[in-house]
Amino acid sequence: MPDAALAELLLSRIRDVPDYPQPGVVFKDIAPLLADAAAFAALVEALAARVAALGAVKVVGLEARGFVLAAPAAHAAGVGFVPIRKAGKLPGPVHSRAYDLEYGSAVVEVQQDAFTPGERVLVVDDVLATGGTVSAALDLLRQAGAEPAGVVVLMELAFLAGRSRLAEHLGDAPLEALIEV
Ligand SMILES: O=P(O)(O)OC[C@H]1O[C@H](OP(=O)(O)OP(=O)(O)O)[C@H](O)[C@@H]1O
Ligand SMILES: Nc1ncnc2[nH]cnc12
Repeated sequence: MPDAALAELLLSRIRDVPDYPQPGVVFKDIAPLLADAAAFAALVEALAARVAALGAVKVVGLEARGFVLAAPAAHAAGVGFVPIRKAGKLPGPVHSRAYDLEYGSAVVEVQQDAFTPGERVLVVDDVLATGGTVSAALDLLRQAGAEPAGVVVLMELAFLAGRSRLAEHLGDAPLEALIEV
């Protein structure tokens, strides 16, 4: 499916929820997209294609909505999946990083043995807002020895300028958004 047609299909299945989870935030609800088999399949196919194109050998998903996209994309691309989770959810030695996002702050973690040294990994998430979450993820996966092959998000909220905040964390890795608003 051409990029523009895919973007139109995906955008048509994302619902704006004003003042959620706090006043002033317009929440991008992907539940209708996930519930639509054809739209979800097209999304997973597009993400899986980026795995091969960017030479990634694993897909990293960001809890929780990132998991819903990253795990099927990894499976479709025939590569492994690694979770980055909110603090306290992963057993064994972990690397941790605190960060701020559009409507709060959190700590994320990855298991220290998640990657072999230099392994190229693709980071997948649903929404890029301020960029805090993906910045923390990139720092974490480098700390764990992986090499970011790229970041792909379903939707970039360009007015929040996450892309510029991310630049120093990305290095040479590309940031791609299937939809930009
Ligand atoms: O660019 P940022 O400002 O960092 O915001 C983007 C992040 O915010 C949401 O995650 P959230 O922490 O709400 O978690 P969820 O997926 O568990 O709902 C979203 O899924 C992204 O990961
Ligand atoms: N406006 C928003 N909608 C959905 N997820 C988000 N994560 C951060 N900001 C968001």
